[in-house]
Amino acid sequence: MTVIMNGNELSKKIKENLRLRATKLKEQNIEPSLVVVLVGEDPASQVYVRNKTRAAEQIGINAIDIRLPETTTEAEILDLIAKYNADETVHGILVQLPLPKHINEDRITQAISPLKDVDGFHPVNMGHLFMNEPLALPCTPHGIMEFFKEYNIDVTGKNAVVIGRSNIVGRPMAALLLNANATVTVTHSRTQNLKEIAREADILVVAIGRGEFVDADYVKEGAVVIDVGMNRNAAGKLVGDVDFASVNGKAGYLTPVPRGVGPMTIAMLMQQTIEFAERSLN
Ligand SMILES: Nc1nc2c(c(=O)[nH]1)N[C@@H](CN(C=O)c1ccc(C(=O)N[C@@H](CCC(=O)O)C(=O)O)cc1)CN2
Repeated sequence: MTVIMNGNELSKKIKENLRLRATKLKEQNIEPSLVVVLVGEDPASQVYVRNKTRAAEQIGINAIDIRLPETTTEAEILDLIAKYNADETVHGILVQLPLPKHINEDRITQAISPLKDVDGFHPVNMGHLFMNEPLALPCTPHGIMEFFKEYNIDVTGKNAVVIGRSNIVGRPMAALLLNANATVTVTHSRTQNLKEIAREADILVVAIGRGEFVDADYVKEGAVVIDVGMNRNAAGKLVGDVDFASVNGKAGYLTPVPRGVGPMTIAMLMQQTIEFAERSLN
């Protein structure tokens, strides 16, 4: 039997706790505040940003929702970031990715103060993660580690395979698993014998960006399978990188898409915003 890990339920529980922490902050005259910047009209990004501002509202975080046209220049975004870096009433800043092609994502990510980088993407925060002294973590891998906690999955000594090496998911996921004493293999589009490597995994994290790519042949009986994918199939249905129907029944644990990793990404963003606001008390 496969346990389906419910990201909606877990994220709800986390957000309820965050609401109490936000209330406590307000009692101490701190209004947790998060700047969310969306550049352009990407429909998926619009959904994610709407989910973020909605979650912030539910918790009692003041979301400053900034929508900019596709034609916005890099300099304009850098000016905006500089303004909010200097604003003491703002605790978190994020710029939704991907950005339009004419904007350098690395320059934007690096312009956000590491102390307001609620996405955990700044190289300073990546460095803290790799030193196992984290300040803010990339939200998707952070949310996946919360799943392990919730479902009592001890990764110590386990064979963990990460498919994908992006800065947002694959690399930080590998670091988090390593920090938690797993034996980690990172694979990617040029990996040879991917199926054979994946089949050895006790924990398989799939972030390859190809709809329903991983089927039961890639999965060891009883493995924990985490699906980070977010794709539309030919019928327009939202599907993950894992073929859910094929893997369900073989995996021990499996995250669905939707209602798996996605809501946890948002919950971790909210958590890090509250944590930064709490730090401002000291
Ligand atoms: N600045 C950032 N940009 C991006 C990040 C990020 O962490 N920070 N991650 C991804 C997208 N992402 C967060 O922004 C994200 C993706 C999906 C979901 C989510 O809740 N998905 C729902 C389904 C939504 C739908 O109906 O389409 C689910 O899985 O249930 C939240 C956040 C890239 N960019």
